[in-house]
Amino acid sequence: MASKGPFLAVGLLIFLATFLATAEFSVAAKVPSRTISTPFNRTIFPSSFLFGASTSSYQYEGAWNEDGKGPSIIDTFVHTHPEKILDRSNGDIALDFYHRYKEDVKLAKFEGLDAFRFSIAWTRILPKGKLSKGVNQAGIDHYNSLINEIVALGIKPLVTLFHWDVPQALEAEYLGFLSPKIVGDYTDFVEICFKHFGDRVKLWSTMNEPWIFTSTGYDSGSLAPGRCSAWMNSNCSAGNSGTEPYIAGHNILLAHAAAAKLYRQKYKPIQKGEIGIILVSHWFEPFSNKPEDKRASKRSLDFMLGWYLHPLTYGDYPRTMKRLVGKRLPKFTPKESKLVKDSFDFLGLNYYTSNFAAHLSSPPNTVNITSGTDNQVNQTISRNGKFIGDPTGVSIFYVAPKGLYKILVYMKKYYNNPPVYVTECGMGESNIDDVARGTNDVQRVDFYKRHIMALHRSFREGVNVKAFFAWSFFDNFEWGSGYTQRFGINFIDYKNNLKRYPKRSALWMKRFLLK
Ligand SMILES: N=C(Cc1ccccc1)N[C@@H]1O[C@H](CO[C@@H]2OC[C@@H](O)[C@H](O)[C@H]2O)[C@@H](O)[C@H](O)[C@H]1O
Repeated sequence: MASKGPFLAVGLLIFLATFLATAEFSVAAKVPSRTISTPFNRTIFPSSFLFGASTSSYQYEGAWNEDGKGPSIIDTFVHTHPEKILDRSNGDIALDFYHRYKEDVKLAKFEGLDAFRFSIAWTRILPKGKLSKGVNQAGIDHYNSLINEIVALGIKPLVTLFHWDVPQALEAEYLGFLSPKIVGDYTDFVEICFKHFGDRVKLWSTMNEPWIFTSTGYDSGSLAPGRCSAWMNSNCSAGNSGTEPYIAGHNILLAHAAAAKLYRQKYKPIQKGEIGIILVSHWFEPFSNKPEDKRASKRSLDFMLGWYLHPLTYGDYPRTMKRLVGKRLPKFTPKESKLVKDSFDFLGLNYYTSNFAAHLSSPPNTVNITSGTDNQVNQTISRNGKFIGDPTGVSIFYVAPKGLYKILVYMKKYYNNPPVYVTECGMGESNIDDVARGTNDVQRVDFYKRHIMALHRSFREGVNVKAFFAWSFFDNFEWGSGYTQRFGINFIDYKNNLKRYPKRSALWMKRFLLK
């Protein structure tokens, strides 16, 4: 499906020219901006600071079975469980980024992005997940072409090596991340990427959000591989919500560490890149000043951020997790602990929102056990009738920029101030189909202004933050919400050949990024 290149470009430019001309007035007139003494643009950050936008293979590419690509667990999941996706959609076509990436990265350049984050689909490179079952040259050719387009425009690629799309063949053979066998197959996959793309890719993330992958894939069963305990009544064929999230999480850490060791020993000396891992966490505000609620806030951070960041920094799980999860939490051998500790050059943080945290005095259910209640915290979006921030079109996300500042300062204080790339931050609207309405995303402009201000405050206070990536470059397949939620700074017209339109927020970003 070829894009309508020249006509689209001309149309786009006319549209943008009008928009840009009015953008200053309309944004100023409509967005409740704050009086800022110094100009609010990228110059308040060091020139080396990277601003970008993030994407992922399954949510963008489409071409789910083209050019030799093998099925991932997400392909299997959405085809067998359409009922688990709000609009019963899937990513078979998605945004057709697989065919339209050349135009799309040009739009990223037009909008002034320094960096572009995307993920490599494991099964485009190894269709059956294993090196021994064959390498797909067409997959290597595709990502070489994408990387070449990005680099030729002077944009830095940040490549995620795993954004939840486990090869179906490995799930079938040994249940994917539930088996330590995946460490070897994953390492073989990432080595192919380092070898073929590492001369141009200098920012690697081994994983995206292990916390979401384990909680949705193995606790609630709401996303692939869709495993959970029978009592969850989530139509899971198998699973154990009390143990499997921790087993999968443990193997993710081991696979990450093996990949980092390989890169640092064999490729980094020559390619001079950096390797990290991307975690997600909310900020958790104590529900009250009571000591037990302050402890509940810390426990919430332990169970969401510390689950992964504690082993990565100190070589073991947080004490609160070991105490509350007990025998269900895997143990690191001394060798594993050494491998995982300090196994990153940078940390990616995905931040969306904050919650209140209140201690739950009653211990969790000891019959129907789920990792989701092990922290013994009641996490809420409101306190005494007041929401933690402005509502958005996504019921679980409220606008809470101070939480971004607080979690960055928290990481500085408790995790040795690691180099941090904010690799996802954004808000969603729901059920918007109209181009005019969808591109007039005034709230998103305010969202980014306020979160970049919060980021800058953390930077001024010594947080080692190096980058900020919007989620997302385009509206896309938003997992369980399908295409009903829009997070893009650029609009996709799903009713008209997936036509792309910059939103007000993209044009604001373009002006903010002017050098
Ligand atoms: N899934 C998430 C968002 C999230 C974070 C913490 C707790 C719950 C949900 N993580 C990132 O957010 C992005 C936005 O995720 C949306 O968040 C709201 C949900 O209703 C929606 O289904 C989900 O796609 C995803 O598209 C990225 O692939 C993913 O890296």
